[in-house]
Amino acid sequence: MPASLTLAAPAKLNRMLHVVGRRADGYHELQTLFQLIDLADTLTLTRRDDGVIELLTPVAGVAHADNLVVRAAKRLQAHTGCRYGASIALDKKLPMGGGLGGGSSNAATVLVGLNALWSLDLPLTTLAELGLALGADVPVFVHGRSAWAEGVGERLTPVTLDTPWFVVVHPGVSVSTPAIFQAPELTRDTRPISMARALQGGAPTWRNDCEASVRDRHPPIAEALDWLAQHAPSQLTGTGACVFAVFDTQADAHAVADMARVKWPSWVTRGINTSPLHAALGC
Ligand SMILES: C[C@](O)(CO)[C@H](O)COP(=O)(O)OP(=O)(O)OC[C@H]1O[C@@H](n2ccc(N)nc2=O)[C@H](O)[C@@H]1O
Ligand SMILES: Nc1ncnc2c1ncn2[C@@H]1O[C@H](COP(=O)(O)OP(=O)(O)OP(=O)(O)O)[C@@H](O)[C@H]1O
Repeated sequence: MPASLTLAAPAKLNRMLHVVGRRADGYHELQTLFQLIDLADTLTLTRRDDGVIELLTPVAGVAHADNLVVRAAKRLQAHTGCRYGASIALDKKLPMGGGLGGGSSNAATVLVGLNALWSLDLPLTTLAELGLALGADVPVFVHGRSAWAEGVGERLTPVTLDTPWFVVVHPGVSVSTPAIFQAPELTRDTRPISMARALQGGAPTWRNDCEASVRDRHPPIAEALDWLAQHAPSQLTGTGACVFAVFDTQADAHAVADMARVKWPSWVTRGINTSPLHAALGC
């Protein structure tokens, strides 16, 4: 194993998201389809012999100790008693708090990458368990497959989804995930459905139960959803802020993204079924 690895941390879209219950600890039971996309941050992990975990590229507004990159590395170190440390450089492309799972994916790439760099040989299931404490979206990125998810997002079944082109638009506001999950009007009683039924219904039946609350509280997100819907059915990812729509061709997606970009940061990206992180490490 080389002493340094440069690895991707891809984003996700929630193609559908149902809130099917609330647990005693306040967390919500979800049913969601996570699709990985080819939009990604890049992390360079370099092994150190002194045990120190250092993030070389601070993220504005996030203290060093709070950064999910640092927390993931320290958690892995504490769990294994490993004496190595790491210097980590993060090239951030994914918008923060956008519903694209950027922070969670960064944490997953650190767990999977350091597992290799430190020759720990932990199975992905153990890394996913360690990651779950850092965020509900970490396990799907640790496993590196588009997936049907239940529980808080940790009970995963890999799926092969179509891989269309997406336009992703950031409406320029930030959404508090806890505030949306605490919203009194949020519906929490969608009847659970089987994965087979969700997949059979396909995109025309997919919706996000958080959308109504997010629209009410964040008019710029409602505006972006309505603007995008003029071109193709639009949806919210996670609890936002980003919204997305599906296009058959790259050219159609670029045409709409070019128009969107006049007003909002926008990306064209393609769905993928396996993470480039796992392809790079052969796991
Ligand atoms: C909504 C999703 O984006 C779907 O992919 C994710 O489940 C959110 O994942 P995340 O941003 O990693 O969220 P976490 O950091 O785990 O949780 C933030 C807060 O959202 C609420 N929360 C989150 C996930 C969940 N299933 N139920 C919840 O009630 C909790 O108040 C929690 O304290
Ligand atoms: N490395 C990191 N990258 C991004 N955010 C981080 C990181 N470390 C800590 N955070 C904190 O986590 C918060 C959520 O970040 P993230 O980009 O994962 O949100 P998100 O895309 O909405 O994720 P999700 O879809 O999981 O809700 C940020 O607002 C930031 O305060």
